[in-house]
Amino acid sequence: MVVIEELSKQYGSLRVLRNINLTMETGLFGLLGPNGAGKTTLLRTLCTLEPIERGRVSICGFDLKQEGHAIRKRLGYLPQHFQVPGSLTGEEILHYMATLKGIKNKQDRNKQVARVLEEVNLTAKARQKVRKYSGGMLRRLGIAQAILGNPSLLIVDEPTAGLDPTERIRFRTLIDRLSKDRLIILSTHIISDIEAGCEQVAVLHRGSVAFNGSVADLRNIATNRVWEVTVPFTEYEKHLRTWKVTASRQEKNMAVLRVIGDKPPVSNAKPLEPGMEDGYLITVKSDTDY
Ligand SMILES: Nc1ncnc2c1ncn2[C@@H]1O[C@H](COP(=O)(O)OP(=O)(O)OP(=O)(O)O)[C@@H](O)[C@H]1O
Repeated sequence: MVVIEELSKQYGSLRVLRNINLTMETGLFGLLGPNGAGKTTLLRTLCTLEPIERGRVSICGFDLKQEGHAIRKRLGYLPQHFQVPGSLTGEEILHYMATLKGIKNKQDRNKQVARVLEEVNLTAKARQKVRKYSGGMLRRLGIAQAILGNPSLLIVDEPTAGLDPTERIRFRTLIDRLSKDRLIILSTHIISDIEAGCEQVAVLHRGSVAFNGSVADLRNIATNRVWEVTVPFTEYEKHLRTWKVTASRQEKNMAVLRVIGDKPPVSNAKPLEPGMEDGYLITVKSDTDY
């Protein structure tokens, strides 16, 4: 559905995307990467909001450079910072967005707005002013506007940042459901959002694709590289400086550390089952990371 070939972009002298090659099929595609890795730039490029400098992108068989209009008709986008006027109701915003999307027939628009409100479970709050919405409701309204017109590609940029766990799970369930018959590209920093339902994951690091594969593949990168080490609490700070510690807890006067390393950091280190986060951290590691 989406084929990206040798895509590169720079802002001035800063190379933000470097020879990106990715193929995405129907389902949920997770995009991970540290701050500044280039995720938003990549997503904005797919949405035709950034010009293509080098490389080629095709979406639903259309060329992004030549046929942007055809692509926009098949695309829904929830930007990282979704902002709408608080004095309008959710329903008014959706009518406005539907008009912008070219749904001109009023009956058709009413039907579509009612359908998307239902889909994101906001029907009961449709006539409430948006300034009274919680963060989670606002994000669901963002999804509602993105699925107007039933797009086959939905692009969602860090939708769960700042949501409480209940709202996050609700949002995740919604995304899961919507991904059954379309491609959703989900960019996030929250590993569990991706672990839950993504068929495919890519990790962007400094503008390049550092990993592209399944959730299990990403987890497997950390096989035999995750250890549990128990040290006296007084030595905790010292080990933080020398080992790649990704988690720690205190037990009485001891510190129990989760450590990533190709070899056990001490002879009695206990091997641990790797998680996706371990695989991710190894993928984006640098001397200063963890
Ligand atoms: N319009 C712009 N002009 C100049 N530099 C930009 C512009 N937009 C982004 N950048 C820079 O490009 C790099 C990639 O930014 P981008 O927002 O794509 O990263 P990201 O992976 O989405 O980061 P985050 O996770 O923090 O949102 C950053 O160094 C950023 O400062």
